[in-house]
Amino acid sequence: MSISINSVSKAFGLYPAVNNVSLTIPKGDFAALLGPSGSGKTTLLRLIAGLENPNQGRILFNGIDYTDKSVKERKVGFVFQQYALFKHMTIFENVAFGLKVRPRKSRPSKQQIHEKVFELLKLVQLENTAARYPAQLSGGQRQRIALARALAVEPEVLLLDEPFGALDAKVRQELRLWLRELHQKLNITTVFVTHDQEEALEMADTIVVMNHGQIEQIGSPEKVYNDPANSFVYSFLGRVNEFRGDSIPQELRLNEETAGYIRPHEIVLSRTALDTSSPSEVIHVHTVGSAVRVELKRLDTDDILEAELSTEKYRQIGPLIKGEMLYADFSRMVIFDDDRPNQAKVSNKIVTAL
Ligand SMILES: Nc1ncnc2c1ncn2[C@@H]1O[C@H](COP(=O)(O)OP(=O)(O)OP(=O)(O)O)[C@@H](O)[C@H]1O
Repeated sequence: MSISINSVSKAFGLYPAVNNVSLTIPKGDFAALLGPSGSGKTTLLRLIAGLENPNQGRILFNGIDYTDKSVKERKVGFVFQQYALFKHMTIFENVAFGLKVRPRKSRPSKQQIHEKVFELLKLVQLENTAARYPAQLSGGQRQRIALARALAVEPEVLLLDEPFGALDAKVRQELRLWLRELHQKLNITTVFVTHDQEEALEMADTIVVMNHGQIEQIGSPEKVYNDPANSFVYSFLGRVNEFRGDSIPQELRLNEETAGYIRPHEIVLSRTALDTSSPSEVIHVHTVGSAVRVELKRLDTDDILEAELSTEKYRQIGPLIKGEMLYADFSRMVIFDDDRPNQAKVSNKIVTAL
């Protein structure tokens, strides 16, 4: 099912948790709602599920208005942290739950439920856990069962709120790949909430970047990362160095408030000075996986900044030690015109390089 959200707002008291949001998620899409804590992601997901009613706006599934329809009528499956597995039920009973509570007319037979549950347990690769209780599973296994339970009712929309939030990094990584593959297999329109940009970039077809109850940008991972609509999106999607005042080349400066941004891997370090480079002192060097992060102090402005080199590049230039002098080139610094004060927000990057 496609989902259309038209000018939807939801306030709690006077606080607008979701503020005039419009968004279309095509059928079969895998969309991430990404934003900092309190940006309205969960509220938007709950509005789609029918767990909250909007104060304003309409929510359509396949072009049909579902705004006033109940959760049950929406054919959504959800995995929300507060709806954890039922502790006192076996895994089989947990997955069967949604089918067993159906009204008698539409309830499958015992045999059909049995077959369906085992089909789902096979899908989530946990067939041998049917007789166990949730406490006897790992966190990652529990999340897979929660997903099987959500899928049991054959939803046309799947909603996931930080599905891997409480898991350790390695399990998270495995489940991301697994869920991505599962989505490819089932092709159910899926919306998931995350505050982890890496998770969104890695998994989603479409990323919806939210801030203060509003959408800052909608686009593919490639689009939002490489062509961010504004400084918020740029800063939120990855590590960034921010400069102000004299640290920004004169020709880029719109006014006193202008901020310049550059990602650590876009800073070019060399041992010889270029016209556009600034002398910088190495403060700290550490390796992170296949990259080397170098903390530097710009000697012309005293800014502390972070550069990132591939291990190959580091081998060419390094080894670097604390106190050493290098030249850092900031030609790829960007500024955004939404940083101009007292101006309506516009979503255009206006300068990309010196
Ligand atoms: N039931 C509620 N009553 C009052 N305020 C609420 C309620 N639910 C959410 N809010 C407020 O609405 C805002 C948005 O909350 P929401 O949970 O949607 O954000 P979020 O982006 O999902 O954040 P997080 O990543 O921390 O879960 C927050 O300021 C929150 O305090």
